[in-house]
Amino acid sequence: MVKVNCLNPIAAVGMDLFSADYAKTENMQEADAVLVRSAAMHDLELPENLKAIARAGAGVNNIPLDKCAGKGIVVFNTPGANANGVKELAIAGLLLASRDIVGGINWVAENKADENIAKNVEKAKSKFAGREIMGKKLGVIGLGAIGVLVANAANRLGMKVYGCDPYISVDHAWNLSRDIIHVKTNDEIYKECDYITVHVPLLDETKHMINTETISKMKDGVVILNFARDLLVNEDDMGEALKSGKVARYVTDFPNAKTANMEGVIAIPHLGASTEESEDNCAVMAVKQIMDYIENGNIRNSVNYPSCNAGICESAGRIAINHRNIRNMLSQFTSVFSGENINIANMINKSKGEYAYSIFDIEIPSTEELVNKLASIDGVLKVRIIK
Ligand SMILES: NC(=O)C1=CN([C@@H]2O[C@H](COP(=O)(O)OP(=O)(O)OC[C@H]3O[C@@H](n4cnc5c(N)ncnc54)[C@H](O)[C@@H]3O)[C@@H](O)[C@H]2O)C=CC1
Ligand SMILES: O=C(O)C(=O)COP(=O)(O)O
Repeated sequence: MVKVNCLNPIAAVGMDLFSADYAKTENMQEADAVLVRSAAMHDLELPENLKAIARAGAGVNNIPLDKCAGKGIVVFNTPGANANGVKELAIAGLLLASRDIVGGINWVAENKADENIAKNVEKAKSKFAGREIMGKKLGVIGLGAIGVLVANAANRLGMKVYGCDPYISVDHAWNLSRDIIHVKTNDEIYKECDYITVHVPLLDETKHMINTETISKMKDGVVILNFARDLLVNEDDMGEALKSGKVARYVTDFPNAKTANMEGVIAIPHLGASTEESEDNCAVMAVKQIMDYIENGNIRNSVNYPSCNAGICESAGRIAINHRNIRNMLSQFTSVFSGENINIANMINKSKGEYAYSIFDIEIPSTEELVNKLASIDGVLKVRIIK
């Protein structure tokens, strides 16, 4: 029985895909696989038996990727599965920052007992007047699954859109409207744009990328939107910029103790991916990836191990090995098989950074003895009998 632990609630449409060979456990310490959304995993003890973690979502900064890789635990995410949900909220953010919709709604709530509210609305409304986004310049930093959708949608709403992503993938470039002005540096976005929206992962290089220095390069009265992660923005610097009026509004899906208390901040409680559709898409993708890994050893959309697809095993046995990407690993593996007089029918070896993964299809069913011999090789992190 394969034991699955959910650290966050995962949509039923995904969980229902698990066959009778899988059982849910409340105890992570006995899990073969973990499903997670935003729960922080950095301080959790990772059980020896754990084989895979699937993040039903995009951002993986809540998971200790390297520690997992070092223990032979493959971490998956679900690229693009919640991108439309975030895009729609980011467009809402553009509008919320441009028209005082929140102020206006609050005014109605405060005056709901007023019998003359219908008449008084017409007097009060001038306080909540705003501006339109059509014709304004939007800068999109990070043209991945979400950034591309935001750029294209804003373009269709009549904005002049600039995009920057030094590492843009070919697929995302194909999906980007030809109207988007592709700039090579964020500085061009800072200089030109009335609205700036950030859609990059939180990494050492992107942490605090919005700070006093970068804000100083922006237009006076710029609107900044952050639907990615709070730490992309230095909140003390943002506080100063909001006070001085350099930044007119900061829209964030990641309020923290500081930004939640700042004037000029429009804070949303991390709702980007909280839609029925995104939750379903993420759950289905995460569960399918876990099942393919557990049942066939295949890796799709991992963030710490290479992609590897050996299909369904058609020979008598299959062994999967998570190992370090160092010299002589393959020759040591093949000599274990040849020492046992076992023919290798098929093999795949892939690497990603410091880690590698190999699948061997062999002409006898795999044995514990083989596993032990392979596991004793220096640099091997996990060995698994698939068949
Ligand atoms: N508010 C919410 O509920 C959600 C937030 N997110 C956040 O949004 C982020 C982006 O999500 P996706 O678009 O799905 O990921 P993605 O991986 O498809 O796109 C990220 C893009 O950022 C680019 N990038 C990386 N470093 C960069 C840099 N220094 N400058 C410019 N571009 C850079 C990459 O090349 C990639 O194209 C996630 O990492 C996550 O933190 C994602 C989903 C939901
Ligand atoms: O996918 C992401 O990166 C998100 O931020 C969504 O987080 P959630 O699954 O809503 O906790």
